[in-house]
Parts: sequence; C-alpha cells; structure tokens
Amino acid sequence: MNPVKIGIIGGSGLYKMEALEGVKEVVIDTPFGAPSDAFIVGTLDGTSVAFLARHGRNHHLLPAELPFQANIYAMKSLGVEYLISASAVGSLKAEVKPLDMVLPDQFIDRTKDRPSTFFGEGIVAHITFDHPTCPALSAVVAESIQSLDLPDVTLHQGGTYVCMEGPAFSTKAESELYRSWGASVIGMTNLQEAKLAREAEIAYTTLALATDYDCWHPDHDSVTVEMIIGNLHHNAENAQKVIRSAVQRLASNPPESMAHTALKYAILTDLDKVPAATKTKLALILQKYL
Ligand SMILES: CSC[C@H]1O[C@H](OP(=O)(O)O)[C@H](O)[C@@H]1O
Ligand SMILES: Nc1ncnc2[nH]cnc12
Repeated sequence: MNPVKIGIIGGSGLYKMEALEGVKEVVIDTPFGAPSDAFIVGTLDGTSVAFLARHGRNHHLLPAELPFQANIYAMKSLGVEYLISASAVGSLKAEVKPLDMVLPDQFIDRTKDRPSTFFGEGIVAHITFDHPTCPALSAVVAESIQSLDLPDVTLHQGGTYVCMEGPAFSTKAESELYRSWGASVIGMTNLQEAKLAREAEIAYTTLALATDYDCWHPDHDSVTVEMIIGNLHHNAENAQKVIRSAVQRLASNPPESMAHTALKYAILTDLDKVPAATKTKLALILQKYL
C-alpha cells in the first residue's frame, strides 16, 4: 500500500467520514497490541487518508482503556505525517459556546498512569513538549474553519485542554479549579495521543468541538451524556467539513512541522547499546536514527 500521509482520529460522535471514497478496512497489529478498531483507508477528494474511530466504531472503549500506543504506532506504520484529532469537549469558559470549535495549544494532564510513551525497556528519550500541538498543522485547520461558512460556530485559536481521567465527569470543585487555572476546555483523551504522536514524529492537532458547559455555569445544567449527544451530530457534520478542507490544504501545501524531527535531540541512550528486542519493537519510530 502507498504511504498514507494524513490520519484522522474521530472521537465521540465522529465514527466515520462520509465523504471517503474507495474505502478499505485495514486491520493492523502492532508491538503495542491492537488499535481501537480497523483503520478505514480511502481517499478524500483524491487524497489518501486513514481514519480511526478512537473508541471503536461502536464506542465500546472507555477513555482509560484506549490503546493509545497501538493507535499512534499503527498510524505511523501507514506512513502518517499529519494527524488531526476530533474530540468532544466541555467548555470551561463562557465565551466558548456549545458548537464552537477550539484549537488547543496547551494541555494539562489530570490522567492517572496511562501509558504515554513508546520508550523504556532499555532506551530513554525525552521529547520537547512545550508546544504539545503542532502550530503549523493547527494553522491549516484554522484556515479551513475560517474558509467555511459554519453558522453558529466561533473559532477559538489556542487555549488549554484539561485531560481528565474520567469516565465520570468532573465535580463542581474540579471544574472551578480548572477554570481558575485559565483552561478553556475539558476532555478525556487527547494528552496521550499528543505525546505519542510527538514521539513518533507525527504532527498532531486537536479539533475540539464544544458540547456543554461542564458543570460550572450558573445558567446551564450540568453536563450529561444526553446533553452531549444533542450537540454531537451537529459537531460531527461540521468536523467533517473542516477535516475535508484541511486535507485538501495539506495535500497541496504540506507545512513543515517541528514534530517531524522531534527525536533528533531526544534520545539519551547510545543506540548501539539498546537491547535488540527493543530496537526491533521501535524500529519504525527509530528508523531515521539507526
Ligand atoms: C461522550 S462524552 C465524554 C467523552 O467524549 C470525549 O471523547 P473524545 O475525546 O474521544 O471525543 C471525552 O474525551 C470523553 O471520552
Ligand atoms: N464536560 C466534559 N468533561 C469531560 N469530557 C467531555 N467531553 C465532552 N464534554 C465533556
């Protein structure tokens, strides 16, 4: 199969890309286990893309059960260099209204002990993660949103995504705490993806789609799944339009990304001393450096 340079991870509500043509289901096994589901590989307006439903197409995986390493490794094995994640989020700011889109440029990690690195077992690497999403890829997605006429949608460029453990939603005290930290949105899935994508030298961005005001807003009911579902359908339609436009832009003008060289100065271990089994396991990620 020819390399597929653009990957899409669909979150809650986005289980398929309607406009994909010539689709093939590709089942991928990885040294980190099985991904969330089969990959759907096809073309969007002539450009090859790989789509993965983050929680599985029947939404059967909890946020803490997601096989983040396998998902990102499998994207890398397909040849993915640019990865767009679409995610449902709660809003932590009055100005971020349900149906709005946010392109977060920071994360706060409130998860508990989820695997979030490919390294270990005899090889140590520390990636730089000060800017956890790729600014160049985020800019392409921002241009795409701006080029579309999406009624009732305001784009918020930048903002902090709190990645909580879940699956229960936050307490009011937690929600207020995150607001006091200046965070914009809250979700349960994107932090590990962003870290692993950076380790795999894949440019990553999050298209965060607001569904609710979590539980802090005095004039809105506290978040429920029912409330979220009410906005998911609309958000999924908008997300597909944005992603389609972004794919066209990426295909015609792929931007340089700092993510593509993220490992250059990150690996501390002398590669000659890395155990053979670890080298084999990580060959896909290390290939440029071996
Ligand atoms: C459906 S409500 C909570 C659920 O939605 C978000 O998922 P995703 O990021 O995959 O869109 C959130 O992180 C929770 O997992
Ligand atoms: N309020 C919320 N908290 C965590 N994840 C969410 N996903 C959508 N809304 C959310």
